[in-house]
Amino acid sequence: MPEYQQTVFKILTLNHIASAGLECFPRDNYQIGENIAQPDAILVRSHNMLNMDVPRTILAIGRAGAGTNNIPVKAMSERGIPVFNTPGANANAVKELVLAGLFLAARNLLPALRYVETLQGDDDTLHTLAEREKKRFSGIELPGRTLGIVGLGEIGRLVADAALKLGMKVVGYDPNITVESAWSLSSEVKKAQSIEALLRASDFITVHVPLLDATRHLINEKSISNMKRGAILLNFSRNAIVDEEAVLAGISSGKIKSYVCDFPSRKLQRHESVVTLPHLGASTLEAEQNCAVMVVNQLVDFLQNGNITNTVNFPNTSMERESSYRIAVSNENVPNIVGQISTDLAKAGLNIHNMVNKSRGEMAYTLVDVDSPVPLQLINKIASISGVLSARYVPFPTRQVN
Ligand SMILES: NC(=O)c1ccc[n+]([C@@H]2O[C@H](COP(=O)([O-])OP(=O)(O)OC[C@H]3O[C@@H](n4cnc5c(N)ncnc54)[C@H](O)[C@@H]3O)[C@@H](O)[C@H]2O)c1
Ligand SMILES: O=C(O)CC[C@@H](O)C(=O)O
Repeated sequence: MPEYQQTVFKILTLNHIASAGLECFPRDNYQIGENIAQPDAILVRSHNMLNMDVPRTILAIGRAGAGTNNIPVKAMSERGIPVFNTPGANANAVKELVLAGLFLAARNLLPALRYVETLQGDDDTLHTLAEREKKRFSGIELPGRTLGIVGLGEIGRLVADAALKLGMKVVGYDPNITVESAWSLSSEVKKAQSIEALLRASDFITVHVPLLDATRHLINEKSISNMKRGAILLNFSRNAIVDEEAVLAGISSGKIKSYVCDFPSRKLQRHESVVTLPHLGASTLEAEQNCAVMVVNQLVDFLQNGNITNTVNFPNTSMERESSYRIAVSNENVPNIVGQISTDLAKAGLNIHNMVNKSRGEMAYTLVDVDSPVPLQLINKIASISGVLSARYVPFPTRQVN
């Protein structure tokens, strides 16, 4: 019979994670810190993990946020490691900053502020100069203007709703919109048949898509040529979604009036028609707490029960705990893996109590509850099945010690 003992899970943090989230780890079973060796899981925000030697010991990565382009997701999938994120947990924070961006751009607030900061002299002089020069910063109002939203996910749909409430017309483009997003969208949001159609129709354009190969430089020289003259572009997604050189050329030619984004660069910094913020979209007390709490709860449920909720590479898979003896298997989505697992369990004389198998693209995930303890050799045997990426024993409430 294998030995079990109460053990701790070790969590390596690569960024500051809100304490409201860290407090969700059951105190006695978790060791958390930025210098943890041989971690069981990693918690991260924007830290770039792409060139990191990710420890072989980890079972999961938790991203307290939406974007996972800073994480080597493909390499983790090949190791059978789920990458969790927190859909929607910071969407309101981003929406509010996008609204701020719309107002900043529509009313030329940054150039106006910069101008006031240059003024010298007494109060009368400042007053005279302000009144004389304010025509340079005259803006436009939002009602009746068209906002084009590229990407109608968690953030895009909140932005759509808020813009409609401000009296704007909204046109959206999202070829992969989820059923849930589609249901939640107001019927007043007009569907663009293509990104070009959206760009042609919009006075303001805001992008809310993940950074993927397919979305890199989605806004480029060619797409900018479709914009209305004097369009205002907002990017609170990722810098590489917009071709910065093309935007600067668009500003020079007058095609783009101004660019508001969350990603500073040398070329954008101090440009009179550009507003750059220091990646502030998710930086609110509420969003940081929401993301941390959500990701920690998901990680705990995975580490202790093998359940998967909200990853970018695995299917959501959960099963009520009716047995103390659970096996969690990550595998390639190919035929006969479940058959081989069942055969191995039967040969070992283990009765299956309950089982779930889900797939998503090339990945699949299986939870099997059995009626009696599982020997470590059997876990190793399952792990060696061709197509199995990882196999883990998840007994409750303890876990096996090798
Ligand atoms: N600035 C910040 O601090 C901040 C905060 C949160 C998220 N983000 C960024 O915003 C992105 C979106 O966040 P979200 O929570 O709305 O994600 P989400 O996954 O809920 O929504 C993304 C949407 O983009 C759509 N999409 C994908 N490719 C597209 C394409 N080529 N054209 C049009 N639509 C496309 C998807 O179908 C999906 O509906 C994140 O991936 C992240 O990069 C930035
Ligand atoms: O953690 C952050 O501050 C940024 C998060 C944001 O870019 C996201 O993708 O959720």
